[in-house]
Amino acid sequence: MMYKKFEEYNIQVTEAVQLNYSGIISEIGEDVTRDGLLKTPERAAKAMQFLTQGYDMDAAEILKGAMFSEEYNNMVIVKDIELYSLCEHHMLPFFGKAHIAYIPNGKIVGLSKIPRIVDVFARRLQVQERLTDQVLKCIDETLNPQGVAVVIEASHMCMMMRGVQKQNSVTTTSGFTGAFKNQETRNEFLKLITSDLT
Ligand SMILES: Nc1nc2c(ncn2[C@@H]2O[C@H](COP(=O)(O)OP(=O)(O)OP(=O)(O)O)[C@@H](O)[C@H]2O)c(=O)[nH]1
Ligand SMILES: [Zn+2]
Repeated sequence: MMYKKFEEYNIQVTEAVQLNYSGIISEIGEDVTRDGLLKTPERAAKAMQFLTQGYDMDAAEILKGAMFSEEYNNMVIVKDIELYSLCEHHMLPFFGKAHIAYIPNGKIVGLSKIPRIVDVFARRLQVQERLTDQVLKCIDETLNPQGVAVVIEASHMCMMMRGVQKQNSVTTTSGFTGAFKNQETRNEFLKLITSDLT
């Protein structure tokens, strides 16, 4: 299956979700018929489809679309990949950065595909831990490299705007496979993602 690009909103989904948003807006005491809110259920329904488009995408296929034979045996790092996701507990955004590295094993991958697969998994209802694991596993199983490292740093709106209301806490999750289980290799990666080199 070729991966699906998000080009069109599904009309049936838009209509069904729109109806539900309309109910939510009324239930919170607003007037869905006032000018500024008239198109809001539809806009929100489309926004929600955009933010969850990852369900219809196949991350492995995206990687497979640009894998090239190359004898490069050093670390490849793509850092500071911005990400936006929705926490599955409150459906509020969490956002931050992903830092990803791999050490090739005969094959390299088109660089843009790494942020693309981050988006595929981020555009779903998520927890940061599972997002980290899914990105890690996808690269590991599809590219079969010597090792993969993923670090995600994110702020959760559900901890900022409500609940515990902490504005500056950042959650870090990480995962390492293969060569990155080696402390020296892992430290080299961690040093490079925290340096100002690039
Ligand atoms: N582990 C993990 N927890 C998350 C993530 N996003 C949100 N949460 C947490 O999910 C938990 C849900 O806990 P509940 O006690 O059921 O929800 P709640 O009453 O709204 O909790 P508070 O946020 O503490 O007010 C909260 O502690 C959130 O901070 C995530 O990506 N990973
Ligand atoms: Zn939450």
